Amino acid sequence: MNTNILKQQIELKKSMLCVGLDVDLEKIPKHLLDFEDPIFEFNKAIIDATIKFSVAYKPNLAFYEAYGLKGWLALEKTIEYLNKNYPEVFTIADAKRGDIGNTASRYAKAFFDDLGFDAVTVAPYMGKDSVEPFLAFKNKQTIMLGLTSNPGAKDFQLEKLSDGNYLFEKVLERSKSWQNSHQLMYVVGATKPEYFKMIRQLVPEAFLLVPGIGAQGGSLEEVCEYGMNTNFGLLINSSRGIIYKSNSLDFAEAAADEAQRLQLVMKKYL
Ligand SMILES: O=c1ccn([C@@H]2O[C@H](COP(=O)(O)O)[C@@H](O)[C@H]2O)c(=O)[nH]1
Repeated sequence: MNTNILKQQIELKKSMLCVGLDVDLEKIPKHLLDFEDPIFEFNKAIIDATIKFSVAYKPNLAFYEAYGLKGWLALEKTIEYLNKNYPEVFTIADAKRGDIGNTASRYAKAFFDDLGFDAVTVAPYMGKDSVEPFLAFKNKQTIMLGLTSNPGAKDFQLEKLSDGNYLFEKVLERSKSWQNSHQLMYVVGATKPEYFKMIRQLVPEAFLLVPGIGAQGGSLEEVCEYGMNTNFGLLINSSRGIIYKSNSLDFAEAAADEAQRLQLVMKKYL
């Protein structure tokens, strides 16, 4: 999918919400464990309940890989379900891949061609040749880690270089010269709102995927205030805050209520 459809969806739904599908069998309602594929049943119910308020879904691969083959099959069924029933929705494989070019091109094929995701997250530490194989796929987006939401972001990303810039600034700046860089988006944590202005100067046109509201304590209002651009420019993720709002029979309804609450805040800025 190109970003035009995403922009139309944001305008239509008055939402920049991305629902994170980070499924943990210990946290989902117990009655779902009786199904043959509880992960998929959970995802399907969450997707159907939140679709009115959300423009994107982001399964984090760790939560599927942790269950081996069963987890991978549930991931396949989830992306198939999204692509078949809601083709207008933007899908992100949060895989944070990064490897030599030859290997990176296999990752890109797996997520874009075989699974059919619209976007995949990548770690830029191995440089240009580890990211460009993803960018070679037309109509697909590559979401590069920019300034992450976790405390450890300060260990490398916020290291000051001799020219006075932060390492993450250099990474973002450099990435703009890569082939098909117009297909790049960037991960920026909601927990670091003070850097949004700087990031917007570096990548004014790009979409930012912003995790860190809800469970990690970032402010949705601050993200909207400082992170938007003239094309909206934001996908704001919440995973645990939505999908585990309730772990009883009403879990999907509770997720929808929380998604709507977030959407109503976003609507004020759209
Ligand atoms: O900087 C980053 C990059 C990725 N994530 C991922 O986003 C979600 C956040 O989940 P919450 O439950 O809403 O906290 C999760 O999949 C992370 O791995 C991030 O949090 N920060």
